Amino acid sequence: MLISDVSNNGLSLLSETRCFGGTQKRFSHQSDSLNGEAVFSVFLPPESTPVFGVVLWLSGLTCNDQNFVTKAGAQRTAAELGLIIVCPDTSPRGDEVANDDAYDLGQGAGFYVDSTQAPWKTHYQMFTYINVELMDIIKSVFSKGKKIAISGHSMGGHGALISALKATEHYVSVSAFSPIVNPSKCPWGQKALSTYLGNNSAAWQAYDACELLNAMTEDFTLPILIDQGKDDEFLDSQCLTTPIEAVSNLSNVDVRYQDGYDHSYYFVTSFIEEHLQFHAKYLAQ
Ligand SMILES: N[C@@H](CCC(=O)N[C@@H](CS)C(=O)NCC(=O)O)C(=O)O
Repeated sequence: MLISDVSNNGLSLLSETRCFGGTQKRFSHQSDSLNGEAVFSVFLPPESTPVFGVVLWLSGLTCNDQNFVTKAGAQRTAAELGLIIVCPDTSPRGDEVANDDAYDLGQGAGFYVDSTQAPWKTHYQMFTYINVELMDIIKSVFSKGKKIAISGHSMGGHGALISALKATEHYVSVSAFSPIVNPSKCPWGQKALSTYLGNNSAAWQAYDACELLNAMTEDFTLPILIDQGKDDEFLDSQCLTTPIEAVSNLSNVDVRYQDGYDHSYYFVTSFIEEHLQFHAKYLAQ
């Protein structure tokens, strides 16, 4: 249900809920890059707490903008630190948007790339949506000149890493939970990249964190924190996290393997406070 139209910035407020003294909001807007309506969520800290910075969160397969909001429990720490958290959807949506019956392709599985292949390319332009269109909205409506960090889970961890590597100018730090770090070498990534980008290895490499890092001639110095559950059911089958340790030109990375944790949001909620504290260090500088 639409609560109000905020016509001067093109955002429509869908819902607004008090949370830890701040406000959890949900907006829709007409997206040029996704060629349709897009929805995203924003947590705003209490008005009495000075805004410290923004964390952009990217979720994983099957998620929309609500999974992190309702499961990660990030609002308490965000309210204390004065962090705005922005959570976009993971793909374009709608009856007219190409889709697939599988959970790991189509709606809910945009993989944060700009598709070049029909029928996907009409709407699946998630890299541009996140790093240009939503970034413009964050800067013009929410951040008030404060700095921005990026984080994500699984497919969203891949999205956070490639955003930090390809649109570095926007971000002060990047973190990820159980990220797909080498999508061109794992089943989830190979399926999505071949569908959205065709069988073009150069195009795949442009959206693969390990391949992007290996192609760099200088060290990548942006601070990176990665948490990986040792009991993650996808750790080996989807080559999560481990391949990034073989990349030599990372000078500021902390990769942590956590005993007993699986791939779920129980893992995210267990360490999200540490990730927000990590980002707060760099947002402050
Ligand atoms: N077993 C899952 C595989 C997908 C999955 O684990 N998705 C993760 C991200 S890769 C997730 O966050 N799911 C939504 C949730 O747990 O709320 C399913 O079929 O839905």
